[in-house]
Amino acid sequence: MPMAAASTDSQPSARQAFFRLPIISVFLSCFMLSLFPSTALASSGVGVEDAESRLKNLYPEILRDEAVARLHQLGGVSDANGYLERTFLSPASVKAGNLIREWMEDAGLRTWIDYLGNVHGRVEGRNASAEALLIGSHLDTVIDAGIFDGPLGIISAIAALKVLNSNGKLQTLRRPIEVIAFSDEEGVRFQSTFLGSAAVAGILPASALHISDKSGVTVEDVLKDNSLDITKENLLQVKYEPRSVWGYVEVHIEQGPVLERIGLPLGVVKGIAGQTRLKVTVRGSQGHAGTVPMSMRQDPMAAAAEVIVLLESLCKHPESFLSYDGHCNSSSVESLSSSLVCTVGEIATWPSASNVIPGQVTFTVDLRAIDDMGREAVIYEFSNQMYQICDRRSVSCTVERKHDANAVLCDSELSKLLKSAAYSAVTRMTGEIQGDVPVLMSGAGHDAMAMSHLTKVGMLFVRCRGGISHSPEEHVLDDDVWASGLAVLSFLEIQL
Ligand SMILES: NC(=O)NC(N)C(=O)O
Ligand SMILES: [Mn+2]
Ligand SMILES: [Mn+2]
Repeated sequence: MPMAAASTDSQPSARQAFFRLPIISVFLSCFMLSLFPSTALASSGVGVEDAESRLKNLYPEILRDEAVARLHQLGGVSDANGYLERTFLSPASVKAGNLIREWMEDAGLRTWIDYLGNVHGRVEGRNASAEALLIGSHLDTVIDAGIFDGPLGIISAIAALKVLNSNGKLQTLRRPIEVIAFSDEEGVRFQSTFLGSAAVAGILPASALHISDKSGVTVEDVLKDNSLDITKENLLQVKYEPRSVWGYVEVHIEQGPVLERIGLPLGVVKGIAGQTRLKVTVRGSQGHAGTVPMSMRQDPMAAAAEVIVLLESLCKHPESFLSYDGHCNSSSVESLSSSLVCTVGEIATWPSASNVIPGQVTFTVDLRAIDDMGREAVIYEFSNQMYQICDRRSVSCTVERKHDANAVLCDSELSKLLKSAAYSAVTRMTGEIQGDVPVLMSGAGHDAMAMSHLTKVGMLFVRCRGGISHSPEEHVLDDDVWASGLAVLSFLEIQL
């Protein structure tokens, strides 16, 4: 099924962008020369490598051409006609999982699917009992999604391992390496994100199996319908022992405009904002649109509208309510203000007819901030002011917390290694010494958040066009897909 994702590369090519970098400092050059002597030598003009053999060592057929083709192929695996949608264990998700499994096997990995529908591909390397490096991302999507959010991290990891396999180096890795394609990160179907990675990390409560989707189907039902025999005991089996894991790495599109603005394909993630999802239900008095006088209405739609605008204003100006009670100092208010974002993305009304005053309106709230206490303070203030609005309008309001994940800081050692790997990849591609690899915060959530409960985590971001994501307009240059695969390869080469 053809998906709407654009495939034309309208950005300047990665190579052009690299050449426009400012001159780097002498200190940085010396530092990086000691890290990557051979590439630095080649790029400084001493012992210039022949362009053809250099290109061959960059494995463009696997890391770029095949990876890009696979991204597009996966982008065509959808439950919807004409747009991309793959929610937790939907038929398209199952198909996508099987495709990924085939690609893992093609890279020489041993594969299996766990009780939560996560797809695993593993190589033991030289020492099967050493702590494993896990590399992952998710195979589910939002509705009307782009093709890179999730799959890029899975496919670039598989591609890098395929290169090692084709060079006969896969079995010589110092520790087991495992790629995991997580079954649910977006949380579109059950509103509870990270079902797959939380189970692997051992933080998914058995009660999550009873969460139901809009049609009343539970997580447990879906798993059983897909022949995954989930029970309380089997859920525990999905969990990894912390001592068996060395760390978790995730490559993901940035979903923001920073790398594009800087003109670099890769960045290292410093941390991930915390997030909360709420469901607000407003109940009023259902009635006839033509006969109930305005003064006698208890209209949940108008109340919901006022509450939504309240949320927007609180999140635009948290300083207006956080500073006056003396609990927050100015720097924490400032840091909250700069990262706080709130969204109402889904609204439903009953009975939803143009000539009926609704009886009930429900809407979602998605709230993110770097500062966990600040996020709580916003939720507290929002609930208080919401109840005042609801009282004044004589409607009843309830708030349910559907999902919470605290902010996560990436591990500094892993980040250093990823930074070196990103630097090495870009240097290898351009033959030029590069500027420092940017360090970014992530406003978007990632499986790394759940995995941080199991092990240290590190993330790499990949530039995307216009910073656009969660849209069919989402786009990553072919050369940037290549850079991300090469960065994973460079990172894995440290494990040889
Ligand atoms: N990276 C992402 O798009 N992740 C999410 N599911 C999010 O809501 O941030
Ligand atoms: Mn997403
Ligand atoms: Mn994602």
